[in-house]
Amino acid sequence: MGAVNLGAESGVVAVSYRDPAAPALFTESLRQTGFGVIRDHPIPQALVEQVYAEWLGFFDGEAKYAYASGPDRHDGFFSPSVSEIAKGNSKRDLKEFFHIFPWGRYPAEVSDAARRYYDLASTLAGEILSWVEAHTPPEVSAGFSMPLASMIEGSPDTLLRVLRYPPLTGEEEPGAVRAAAHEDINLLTVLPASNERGLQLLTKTGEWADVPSDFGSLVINVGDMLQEASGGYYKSTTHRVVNPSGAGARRSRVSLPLFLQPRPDVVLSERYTAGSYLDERLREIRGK
Ligand SMILES: O=C(O)CCC(=O)C(=O)O
Ligand SMILES: [Fe+2]
Repeated sequence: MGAVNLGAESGVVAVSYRDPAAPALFTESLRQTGFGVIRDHPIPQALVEQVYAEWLGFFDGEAKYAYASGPDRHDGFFSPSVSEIAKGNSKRDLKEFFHIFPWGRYPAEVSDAARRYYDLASTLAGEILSWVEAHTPPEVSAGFSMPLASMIEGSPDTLLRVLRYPPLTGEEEPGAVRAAAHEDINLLTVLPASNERGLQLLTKTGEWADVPSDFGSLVINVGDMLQEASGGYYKSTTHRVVNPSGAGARRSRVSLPLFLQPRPDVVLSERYTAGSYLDERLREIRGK
């Protein structure tokens, strides 16, 4: 892992959804840094903020425990005590979250806003995958078993994770962080800028840099499955969420990554289908 240099530039480019050059500029940013940022996109910010506010209330209450996930139950609520241990890490992340699948449980205590967000973000994700495909060299895209956007159509595995990082109490285990360095497993991740800072990526030169996340923009990053399907042309980029200091430490951070997972039967490469790839990776990261 690289030296911690918080002054490093991420190199991530923010594009306006309305710019005709957006598909090309965005895809170049993904290729160079593993991340891209989209402004002026069609997902209403009011909807994102409604989800943040309602779910903060949900996480603050007790009702969440009725939706507990289990070893063979990947929808529902994951408390901090069963939270993920990033691959190669020893401490649990300081976070709790709820996994929303199209087929899964959904709390009665919140409105359908997160479901509406899921649908809007999935539709936009299909468009973003088409941007990426259109700007991928033909010798690379020739290896895709089908158009990237088709891989996620109707997928039961695309997952919206509503994440809450609680305020820090000072009682945390030494070395535990909000989200330890990791890569995402899926094709792409679509993430509205959080209400609080903290998201960082590891640059090609091995330095940590803040991901530009102006409130209202969408952050998109490459996951392992796109790396696998593109034969390494796109790189799944390591990222993390650092602990805040000062006043920020007393505030919760909410975030809403949509992990675009192909249908399980989709062929990713000669070695893997999306299903076999996901199984292998989940075995590595499930809380031990
Ligand atoms: O909360 C964030 O900003 C990022 C979360 C993340 O990287 C993840 O859940 O995989
Ligand atoms: Fe991630």
